[in-house]
Amino acid sequence: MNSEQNVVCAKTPVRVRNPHIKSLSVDHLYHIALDTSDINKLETLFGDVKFVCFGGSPSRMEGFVDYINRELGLNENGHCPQNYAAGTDRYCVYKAGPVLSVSHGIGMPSLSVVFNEIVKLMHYAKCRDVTFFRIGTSGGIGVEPGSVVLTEKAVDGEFSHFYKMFILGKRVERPAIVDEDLIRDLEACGRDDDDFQTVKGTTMCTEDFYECQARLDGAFCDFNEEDKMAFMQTLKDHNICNIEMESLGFLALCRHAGIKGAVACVTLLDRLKQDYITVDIPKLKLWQLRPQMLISRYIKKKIGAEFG
Ligand SMILES: O=P(O)(O)O[C@H]1O[C@H](CO)[C@@H](O)[C@H]1O
Ligand SMILES: O=c1cc[nH]c(=O)[nH]1
Repeated sequence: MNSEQNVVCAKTPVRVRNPHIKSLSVDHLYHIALDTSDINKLETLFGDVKFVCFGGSPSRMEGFVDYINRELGLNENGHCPQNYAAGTDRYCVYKAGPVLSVSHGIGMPSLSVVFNEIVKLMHYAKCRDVTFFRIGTSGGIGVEPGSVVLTEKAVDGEFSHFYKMFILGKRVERPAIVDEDLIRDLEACGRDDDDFQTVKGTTMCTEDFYECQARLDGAFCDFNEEDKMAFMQTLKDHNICNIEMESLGFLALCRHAGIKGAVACVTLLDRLKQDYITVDIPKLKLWQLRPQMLISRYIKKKIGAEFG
């Protein structure tokens, strides 16, 4: 089956597109410190998961699980959330009712590793109708800092919407296709009385935070302010609203796995005006909550409508 034939269907169990998996006596999900030696336990612990929310930083994803617990009226005793991946310091995995909160680190290689293991976890736990979200931060292009951008198209540094990998010495390209219905539903979770705007737009996904994002303040830079601003204009010409480092791989992997997925990122600065992130920590924490709020509203609506 090629990737174009891999139609996303919300009513199917989470599949693993690997025939070799069946022959493993125990599958070690090495980077999240879980394994299949007691597969029933995985089903008991994770079988009810419907939403997996990924974000770069472990502490943000720990904060998110607290937030979603409060929003869903769970964990009223205020217990510390359990990190199911505590056996490793690579990633964290927390759970609040039907929501898994997972850190992915920085960049597509880091995201891809935990994505593989979470898809397998969902498969072994016999989860169904699962939706994945990336809840992140980004640099805006001509967008008011603190805005939330819903990615309606993800492109790489050459404006291609294909996520490229090298497998057995060959270049493999997988398209990042956005689920338009999901984006529309998320957009509808924005409210008139929100103190921030939610916009849809194209996201540029880069391999690096500094040179690849046209920053003049990295350790390396072979271009000047004029070159940078010419590139920023090119980004505007391509309707790019924000830049981050995982959306392309995330959406392509969702598509390849047959899982509905969307990316919502807050913008921390306007790259037309500055390179350095100057927002103070309390404000950063508030802004980081904004995409979480949208996703939480979506989850609550869905739980009410479909799973309630
Ligand atoms: O805030 P997160 O989710 O980590 O996302 C963004 O922030 C990191 C760079 O600072 C990159 O991972 C980028 O994609
Ligand atoms: O400018 C930014 C801000 C957050 N994350 C990025 O990748 N770039």
